[in-house]
Amino acid sequence: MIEIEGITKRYNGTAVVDDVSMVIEPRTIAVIVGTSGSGKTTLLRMINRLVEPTSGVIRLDGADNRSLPGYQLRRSIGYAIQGHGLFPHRTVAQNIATVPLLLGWDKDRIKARVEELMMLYQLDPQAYGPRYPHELSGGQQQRVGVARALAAEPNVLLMDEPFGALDPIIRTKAQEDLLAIQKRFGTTVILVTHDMEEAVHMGDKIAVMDAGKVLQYAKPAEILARPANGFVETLVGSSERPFRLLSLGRARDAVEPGGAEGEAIPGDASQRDALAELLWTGRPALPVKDADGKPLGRVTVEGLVKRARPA
Ligand SMILES: Nc1ncnc2c1ncn2[C@@H]1O[C@H](COP(=O)(O)OP(=O)(O)OP(=O)(O)O)[C@@H](O)[C@H]1O
Repeated sequence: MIEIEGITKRYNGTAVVDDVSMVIEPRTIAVIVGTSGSGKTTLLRMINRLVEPTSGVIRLDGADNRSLPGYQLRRSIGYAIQGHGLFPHRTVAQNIATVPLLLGWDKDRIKARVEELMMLYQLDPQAYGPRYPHELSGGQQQRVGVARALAAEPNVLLMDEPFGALDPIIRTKAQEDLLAIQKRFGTTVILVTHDMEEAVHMGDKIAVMDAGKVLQYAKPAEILARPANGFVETLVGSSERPFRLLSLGRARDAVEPGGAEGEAIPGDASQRDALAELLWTGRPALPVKDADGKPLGRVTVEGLVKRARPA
């Protein structure tokens, strides 16, 4: 668990992070979203003490993050940034091995871990391990950056716009990979982005920042349905809110009794995709089936539109 309590950072008398308090539950993803200059990166970097706060406390599993020297603290916290920050003169394998080496892991353990992570990220260790970062595509470099951040099995992973430079298709894949890996290792992730779509997709909770303050810290559905003020509402994009709300729900949770004509949509599809399918094909209802092809009922335009309306 990460407890941020009354944290403030001032530069030349100006608070760029202003009395922020929030709790991040273990094994969840908290997304910090906000406009440029709102203090997201500064807040993130106070967790691993790349930035020292002016006042306030941050506790990791109950321990003040100042109870260790900064460099030691940072070995226990993964950190992945936009542009990946890979060491250009070290191979992919050496990059991933950085923190385990600093921690004094023995050679075999490091080799096994590097190979495990490369396999996980679909990079053949034989082919890619000896390469240098400039010999990889942007998407591959990004995966190596995250693999390096995860190498020493940290409980906490800090990510600063890690998908910012990726094209939309690779970006979606990178997001899915992160969700899968976060589930598998039970990592607590704090992710900074300025992309609300990404925040809604990835976050168990979202913190919306403006001018150093956290204006709202809540589950995505809550932020979409009940933005705390006009700023949050604008950031969420009022015209897209209904669709974002629907993208959070699964078709199986919107089924109504009865059947419908035509090809069925899987229960795991998002309600947004179900509505899009209905509108594109001009049908009033779609059958829904589970993974085994068993019919679950149907979704209707009317039913989905009702769900898109905030309570
Ligand atoms: N070392 C520093 N000295 C002085 N001011 C700084 C320093 N670091 C950051 N700032 C200022 O603090 C404010 C918040 O910066 P921060 O990088 O945290 O914002 P951000 O929300 O991450 O922005 P972006 O999305 O553009 O990266 C900005 O106005 C920035 O200019």
